[in-house]
Amino acid sequence: MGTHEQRTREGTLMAAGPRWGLADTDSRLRRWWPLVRPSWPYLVAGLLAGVGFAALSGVGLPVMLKTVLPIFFGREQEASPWVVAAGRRLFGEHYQDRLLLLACWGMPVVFLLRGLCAFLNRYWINLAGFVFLENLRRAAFEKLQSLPLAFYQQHRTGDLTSRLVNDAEQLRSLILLVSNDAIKQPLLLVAALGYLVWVSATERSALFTLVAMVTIPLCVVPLRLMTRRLLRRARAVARQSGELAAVVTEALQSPVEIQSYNLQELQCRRFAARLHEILRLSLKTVKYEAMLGPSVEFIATCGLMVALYLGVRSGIDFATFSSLALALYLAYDPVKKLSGLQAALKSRQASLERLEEILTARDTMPNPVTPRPLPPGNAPIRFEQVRFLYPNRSESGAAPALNGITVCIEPGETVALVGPSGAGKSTFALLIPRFFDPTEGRVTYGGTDLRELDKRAWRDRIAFVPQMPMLFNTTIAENIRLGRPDADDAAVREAARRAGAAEFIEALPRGYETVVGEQGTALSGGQRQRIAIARAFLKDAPILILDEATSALDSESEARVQAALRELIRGRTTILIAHRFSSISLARRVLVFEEGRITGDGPPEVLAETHPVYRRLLELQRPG
Ligand SMILES: Nc1ncnc2c1ncn2[C@@H]1O[C@H](COP(=O)(O)OP(=O)(O)OP(=O)(O)O)[C@@H](O)[C@H]1O
Repeated sequence: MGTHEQRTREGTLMAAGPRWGLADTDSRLRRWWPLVRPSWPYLVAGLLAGVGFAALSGVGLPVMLKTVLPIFFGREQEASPWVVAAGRRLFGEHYQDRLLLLACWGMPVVFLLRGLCAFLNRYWINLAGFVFLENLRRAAFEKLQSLPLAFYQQHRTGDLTSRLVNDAEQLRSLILLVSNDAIKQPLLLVAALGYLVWVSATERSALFTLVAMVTIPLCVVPLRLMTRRLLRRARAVARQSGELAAVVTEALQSPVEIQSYNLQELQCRRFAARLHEILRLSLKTVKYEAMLGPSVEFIATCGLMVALYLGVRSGIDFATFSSLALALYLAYDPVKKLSGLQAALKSRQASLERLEEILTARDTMPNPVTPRPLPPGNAPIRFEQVRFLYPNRSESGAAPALNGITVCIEPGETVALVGPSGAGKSTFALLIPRFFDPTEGRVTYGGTDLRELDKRAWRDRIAFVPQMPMLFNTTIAENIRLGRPDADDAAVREAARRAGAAEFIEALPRGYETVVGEQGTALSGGQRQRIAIARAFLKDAPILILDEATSALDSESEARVQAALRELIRGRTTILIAHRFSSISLARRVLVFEEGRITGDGPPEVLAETHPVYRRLLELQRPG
């Protein structure tokens, strides 16, 4: 039964959306089943407890009232003969007092059981919801972790956060909704319809009952009309919630820019505009949801009135008519409730789709099925006719970021990348750890295309020091240890010493145990860089990519960072994106980039003589 119910629910979700055809049902089910499966036993147990509760309150109590209570008030003939006989057999002729005692004990027990069922029903169904939520969030997060950089560039952080937090929560609440009505209401509908059919077959009033029953499917008309609109609005609300989260994240991440440019009011206006849009769209969804009930009631009333007219004309008696009217009403009620459920499913389908977008996002740079082994020692890195266009620029007809790059970097060599802003230096560096794959051409290591290597193993060989190193909100020691998570304290300290960071770390009151604050805000720019360099020392990888900070450090910091770098690059293949010409002294070879091409390749002193763009850049940086 469980699987069937699941299928029905999935089926409802599937049938609801214009984008999903029946052919998708199976794949959607396959996709969601592993996430639902762990919570399934709790859901079934919760539903069974719900059935127990309904039986004890809907059947147990009335039965007790009708079959036992009359005995205590001298109306034995109205009580159940079965109970009377059992009482006599057990307690003799004057059984009433003993039975009263038993009933007075029994009622609290019934209530206790009923209460226990209510508790278990609520507890297990909520547990199912939370287990599902946990699995869903974990799966979405794991998927996000595995996706390439291009995915992150196409989605805003706040929007992704909102999907993981708000949309996942929406789906959890769906479980609670579905478990309340999805089983109870269809059962009620079947029971009421069964009764109607039975009476109409035995009472010769089939005509008017059937006419009234025909109106039940008509209730589906407003349902279909409204739910289609509802889904559109729900999608827009979910999208706007993502936008809202993005505005919040951006605002909270950049207080310095906002305050220095006095952008507070602009930010507040942007936030308020999003809030207002959400309010407008949410009201529309509420409007459609709220219109469903009255529409179904209206159709039901029309049906009942037709039934009344035909019934009276055919001479039906009052008692039969009222019982049929009650049964009809009972048949409409589940239709109304199920309509509400359908509406709730629709409004959550938007969340389902937004999470599905993450869960099914294609890894555009998958690991090879059978990776080629990495060459044992350090090997040359070769770019062969590499052309690269950022995926988000491919439609705009933009010029490629790299255009026909052919170059070889020998093992142990230090190469500085120089060129005007936007010339392609960072892009060149990003292709080496395979953050992106070339659009045309290939990048090889020791002759093997990077696409044929195991991504993890390849990245283990590279230490990357970005322009603005990210520090996590934990201790300095832990931040350095990211370079090699199994490193002991002594190795962490040694790395800090070689990076020229030990001195300032030890001067802090809590030393290596100092928590650096979100994004390392508790440290200066130069200190953050030296921690990132310590990380690279600890990783001790044969290939080093250094994206030098553009912001100028004070000369003491700069000298310390330079000294640390000089030590770090020794014996490694180093690609240095040089924003400050002082660092070029670290390199024996310079590649000059212009508009995605390499226009100069040679020792810095030769280029200073022969390459006009290089010479101009050099002069721009010279003091005075
Ligand atoms: N994530 C991105 N999405 C789309 N285009 C990008 C992206 N990053 C860079 N570009 C574009 O690619 C080109 C090369 O940029 P790149 O960052 O490689 O230049 P750069 O030489 O490192 O510049 P800078 O010295 O200013 O850092 C530029 O035209 C830039 O606008």
